[in-house]
Amino acid sequence: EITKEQRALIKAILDAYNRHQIPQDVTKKLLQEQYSAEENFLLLTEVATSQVQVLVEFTKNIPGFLSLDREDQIALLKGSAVEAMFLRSAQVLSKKMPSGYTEVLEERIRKSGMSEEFITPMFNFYKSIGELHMTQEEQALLTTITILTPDRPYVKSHEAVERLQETMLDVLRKLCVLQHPQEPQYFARLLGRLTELRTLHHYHVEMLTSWKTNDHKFTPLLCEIWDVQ
Ligand SMILES: Cc1cccc(C)c1-c1noc(C(C)C)c1COc1ccc(-c2ccc3cc(C(=O)O)ncc3c2)cc1
Repeated sequence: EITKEQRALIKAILDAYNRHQIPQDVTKKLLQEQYSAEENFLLLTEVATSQVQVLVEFTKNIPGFLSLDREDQIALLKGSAVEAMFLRSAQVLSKKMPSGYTEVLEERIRKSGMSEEFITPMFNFYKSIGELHMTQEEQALLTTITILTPDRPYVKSHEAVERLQETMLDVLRKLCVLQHPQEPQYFARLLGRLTELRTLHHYHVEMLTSWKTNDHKFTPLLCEIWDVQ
């Protein structure tokens, strides 16, 4: 019962999701550079900066996004960047990559100067995402739904964003029924991850503060999107 328009929407979002990837030379560095808290932090900063650029390009390809009020487009990106990156890094960490890449990324995150109180919930989230075994379409749609959250700070046309998000929620609901027929609660479980993302978002604000206090530097793009310094 997925309509023709909804199939076209899924295809557009999946193509955009797959087309916009972090360049290999950036992610390869995660494997090569030596280990130290400073080096890990620098590498994660570089990957996060590249990830934000990829996220902006992906978001521009979400059907309907560019017809939203321009200031709302910025408000949605700033409000959702951390959550979209938790989702993206979760998808990477939950795949057992042949290159031993997952372990390396996990190690660098664990040893990048963030306190233990953030590490535990973060890796619990990564585990809970891994257990869902999401398809590519589900990952792309869940990221889209996170970006189109109407109650981010400074969003003016709440209804316009809500209408767009509801379109995506309707598609994801149908897709979950189709792709996980034996798990009627699967869609509800996916939405439950969005609640967990909000909690991680709050932790992240504290992580940034503690990194700042220890005089860690961020790139101009991260400072802009995360309102740092
Ligand atoms: C530490 C942390 C955890 C979760 C979210 C954030 C923002 C932070 C976080 N909070 O601060 C920071 C930096 C600034 C220290 C971070 C680091 O964020 C990230 C963001 C993305 C990725 C990442 C890694 C590998 C990828 C491979 C591929 C691919 O192979 O296709 N694609 C995308 C990838 C993205 C890693 C860390």
